[in-house]
Amino acid sequence: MWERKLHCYLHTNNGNPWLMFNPVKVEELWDSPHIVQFYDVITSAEVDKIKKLAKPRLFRAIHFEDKEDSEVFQKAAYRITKVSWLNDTSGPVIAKLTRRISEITGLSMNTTEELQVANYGVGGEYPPHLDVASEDDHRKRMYDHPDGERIATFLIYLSEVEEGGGTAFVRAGVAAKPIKGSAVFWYNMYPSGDIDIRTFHGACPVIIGNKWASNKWIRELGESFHRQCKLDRNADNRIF
Ligand SMILES: O=C(O)CCC(=O)C(=O)O
Ligand SMILES: [Fe+2]
Repeated sequence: MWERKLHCYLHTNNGNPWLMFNPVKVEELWDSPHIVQFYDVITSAEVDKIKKLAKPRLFRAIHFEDKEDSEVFQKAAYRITKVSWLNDTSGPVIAKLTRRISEITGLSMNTTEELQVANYGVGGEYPPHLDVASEDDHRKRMYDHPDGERIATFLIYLSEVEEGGGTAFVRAGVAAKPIKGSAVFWYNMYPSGDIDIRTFHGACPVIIGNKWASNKWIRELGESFHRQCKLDRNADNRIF
């Protein structure tokens, strides 16, 4: 049995004024790759508002299919979930959440994606994957994006799940529990810019209940001045 030195903290993000009087509870789930879970990042009332905004816009998750003769978006057979996308103008609750994610992570929100809200019914799942495209896809320039890659993921649970529905980091060997109002956070890329394949993860099937989760993906470009480069090419990720 491995022993890891994992801790729980009250997180102020180095004395961020917004967090000094209201620090965020954080639990380290794993140390390398560094994966943490923040608690009570969003209230129940805010969750209700987000679901209300998301519900009429939910559609079956799709993925990009790059075939010899066609490039099309198709329903993802492997990703059994409905999603919708909300931006900061969709409602004040979304803009406030975006700001809070910035305070907690210390990252800029200038090059983030819209908030993705996902709803998984019984049997809903998302098999293990990376949130970034593979090195191979990049070599083929398949998923190039003007804001760069998804440097980090902030995954918020908008519900509990009676049975199943955790997020399993299958290479690290650790899983996060869907606890309503909490958020799992990790870097998908090393400080060097290399992809951290140890972040391979998936949404376990929902066995009993109904799962709501929300992704805020943070892209590289806006973080040029927010995420320290390291002198060591092989430096590991640390969130704090
Ligand atoms: O819902 C989860 O637990 C994980 C979802 C996920 O990994 C994704 O949407 O990329
Ligand atoms: Fe993911």
